[in-house]
Amino acid sequence: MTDDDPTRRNRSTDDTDIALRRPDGGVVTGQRGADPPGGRPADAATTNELGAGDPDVRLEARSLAFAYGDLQILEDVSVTATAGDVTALIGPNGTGKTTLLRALAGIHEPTAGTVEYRGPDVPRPIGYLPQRPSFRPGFTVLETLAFYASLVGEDRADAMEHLDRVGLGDAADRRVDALSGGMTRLVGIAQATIGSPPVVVLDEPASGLDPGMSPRVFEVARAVADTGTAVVLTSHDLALVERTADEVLLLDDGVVAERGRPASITARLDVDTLQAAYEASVVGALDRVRVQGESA
Ligand SMILES: Nc1ncnc2c1ncn2[C@@H]1O[C@H](COP(=O)(O)OP(=O)(O)OP(=O)(O)O)[C@@H](O)[C@H]1O
Repeated sequence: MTDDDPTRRNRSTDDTDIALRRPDGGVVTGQRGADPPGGRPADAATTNELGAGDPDVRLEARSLAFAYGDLQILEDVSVTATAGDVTALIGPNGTGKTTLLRALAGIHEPTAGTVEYRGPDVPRPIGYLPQRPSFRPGFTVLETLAFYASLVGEDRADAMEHLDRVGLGDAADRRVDALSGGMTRLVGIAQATIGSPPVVVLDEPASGLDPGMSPRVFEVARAVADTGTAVVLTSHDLALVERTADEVLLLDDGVVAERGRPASITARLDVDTLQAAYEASVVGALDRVRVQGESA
């Protein structure tokens, strides 16, 4: 493939501008750090609890519980994903964030509670980046994305746009089994947004990425949300979460310990940063992973 390949159209040299397709087919352009359209209500600390009649809610989980066999992981967790918002799940290792995301994405059947998709009827309602994305070996990055694109009526050029957006355009011809861990994650993020699903669920999208790409990935998440998509992600990078998220849920020991806008949480706890809010909220030692259940 050469640089004048038609699949490389719309390649941007300015990484502050991110052109994206909305779930309804229109195109918008986002900018580094831009506020969501229309801004946010002054006090939306409990937005996620008030989603019942909100037409912008795309995904609503009510009173979820989940257990792996006898091992209870989540208890009475409610979360809404709202169009235009980045909702971030934070919390200690092993507290159930991935489990919750998988329930939201329809991969895990909750043991109690409901998950309701309330978005438009589209071929791909929910895009999902797993914590450890992997792709079938033997194909190039572009071939892989083009395959996923073909499933939802998009073409190779669209696949290339998704790839360019995550900064991986130059790896289009690289085999997926010859990518670094970080590059594989970026392909996974591109894959999750194919078809412009109304809900995009990203499990640790910035994990393992270099200090230049981590903020970029959060900018992509912000830009995707600004198209009217409901983005739900997990991350341990609390500075990036604080900068990017509209709504934060702090999961601790399988229950929601804090929820609200980052500024609402820090104000409520009378601290300056989300990191400080985390340290004030998490019950138990911060330097040890609490392992739920019996060890094998
Ligand atoms: N397939 C499984 N079978 C049994 N237990 C599991 C399984 N998957 C995860 N767990 C357990 O469920 C708990 C929650 O795991 P989960 O991956 O959801 O946590 P997390 O908050 O995403 O952690 P991290 O931040 O480390 O990614 C952990 O105690 C984990 O050991």
